[in-house]
Amino acid sequence: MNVSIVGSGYVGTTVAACLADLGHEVTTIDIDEAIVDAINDGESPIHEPGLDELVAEHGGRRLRATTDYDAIRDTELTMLALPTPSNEDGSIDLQYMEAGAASVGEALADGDGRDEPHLVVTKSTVIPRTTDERLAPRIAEAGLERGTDFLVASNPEFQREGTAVADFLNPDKLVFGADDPRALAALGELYLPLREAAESEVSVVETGIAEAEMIKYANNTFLASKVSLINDIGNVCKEFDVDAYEVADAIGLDDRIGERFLRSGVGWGGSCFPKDTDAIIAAAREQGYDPAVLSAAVELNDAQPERLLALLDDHVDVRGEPVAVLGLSFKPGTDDIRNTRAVPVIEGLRERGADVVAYDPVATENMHEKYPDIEYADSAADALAGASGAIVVTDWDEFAALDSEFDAMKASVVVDGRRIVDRREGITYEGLTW
Ligand SMILES: NC(=O)c1ccc[n+]([C@@H]2O[C@H](COP(=O)([O-])OP(=O)(O)OC[C@H]3O[C@@H](n4cnc5c(N)ncnc54)[C@H](O)[C@@H]3O)[C@@H](O)[C@H]2O)c1
Ligand SMILES: O=c1ccn([C@@H]2O[C@H](COP(=O)(O)OP(=O)(O)O[C@H]3O[C@H](CO)[C@@H](O)[C@H](O)[C@H]3O)[C@@H](O)[C@H]2O)c(=O)[nH]1
Repeated sequence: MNVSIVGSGYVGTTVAACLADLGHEVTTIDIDEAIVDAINDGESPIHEPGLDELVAEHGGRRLRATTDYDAIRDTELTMLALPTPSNEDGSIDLQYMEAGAASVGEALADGDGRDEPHLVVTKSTVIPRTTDERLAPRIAEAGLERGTDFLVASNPEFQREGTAVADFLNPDKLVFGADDPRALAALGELYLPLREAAESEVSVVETGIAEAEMIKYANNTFLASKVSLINDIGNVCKEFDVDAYEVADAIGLDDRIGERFLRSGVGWGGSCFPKDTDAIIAAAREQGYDPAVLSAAVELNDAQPERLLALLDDHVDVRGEPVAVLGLSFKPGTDDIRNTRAVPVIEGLRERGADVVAYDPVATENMHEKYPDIEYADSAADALAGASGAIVVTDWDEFAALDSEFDAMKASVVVDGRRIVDRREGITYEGLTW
């Protein structure tokens, strides 16, 4: 198929490169010329395992990039993979989606040269009814008629950062939200090569557009709440000197609970869980319903970094003392620091008058832009040398191998927010929930 994808960020680039690899002709459209040039030169604009190879192979060939929306006219299906950030009150900011939809409508105003209506698919995470009530009208503004000139559908994305390519190519499920059989047929054709190439049978959920939009929020908020629940249980465990990880391993054996997303600690961050949880809470409240469990999940998540700092306070007064912060990205495998738990930890240390010495294998540059005035070490060993305490924020594998490096600390107090450092003799070790 000939497809276009509007927005070439984490999702748009991954989806575009994978679809090109599966045999489709793909054009990505972005307002950022540097991104467009990179893709056409065969270079991935983002850091994601496996993506460099795909963009190198297809960039400038079956995968082309442009800033010109008119390219849509040469395609039969357009996906919107634009940002959906939060407004200050947590509600969803739809300005990029609405602008993109309007540009798609203008580009399609002269037709795409086919008799069939052009299918516009919402890939971004949006509040239920956004595609119907906010995006379809923007597309139609150019004088187009829904059903005749264009169709809309929702196809939310479930990939994770750090494993995005593998997740996209082997999804747990595909969700097709549509109200027209022609839209469903086009989505079926688009994903057929993926289903044929996938390592195991892929479930396809055919549903309404608003249901598909809600499935994405239910998925993310369920997982975020699962982590908050195990954190809540973990905090109780800590009070009784019980190891929350042994408890989690056991309850995970119950199929009804499942073993994944039971790692308790300093909480969830990233570009999705925090903003999506806030957005669906804000949207529900606007409808007059206050989702109590989701609100509690956010509240608990916000409190975990302070609990971690309180454990350090129990052992050492950090005023005027160097404190190592190990890990800055929101999870291992990425340099993304959006909503990382490292931020409240660094803020808390600065409020206490500590001298922060931060280390991360890949996210230092990004954090330096946010905090140019803290010290950055080149290795975990350098960060620990002379420190009066260490706080572990991200579960990078290399922290599991730390050992004699702790001997060079001034006071060997290690507070672990991710259960990655081993207890050993000679250090005062505190796990957040164990
Ligand atoms: N990041 C993830 O892992 C992930 C996973 C699943 C779903 N999502 C959802 O996918 C959506 C996109 O997220 P992302 O992380 O890829 O965002 P991103 O910020 O990485 O990328 C968005 C891209 O859109 C471009 N853009 C902005 N306005 C534009 C316009 N008017 N026309 C053309 N291009 C424009 C930007 O230059 C940028 O390259 C969001 O709704 C997000 O919640 C993200
Ligand atoms: O047991 C766990 C699992 C995760 N986390 C934290 O949860 C956050 C999110 O992790 P993860 O879900 O692995 O990464 P994301 O890339 O944010 O992916 C989520 O957000 C994406 C964007 O919507 C979705 O597509 C994915 O399905 C969804 O998992 C990170 O801070 C993790 O440290 C924990 O604290 N404990």
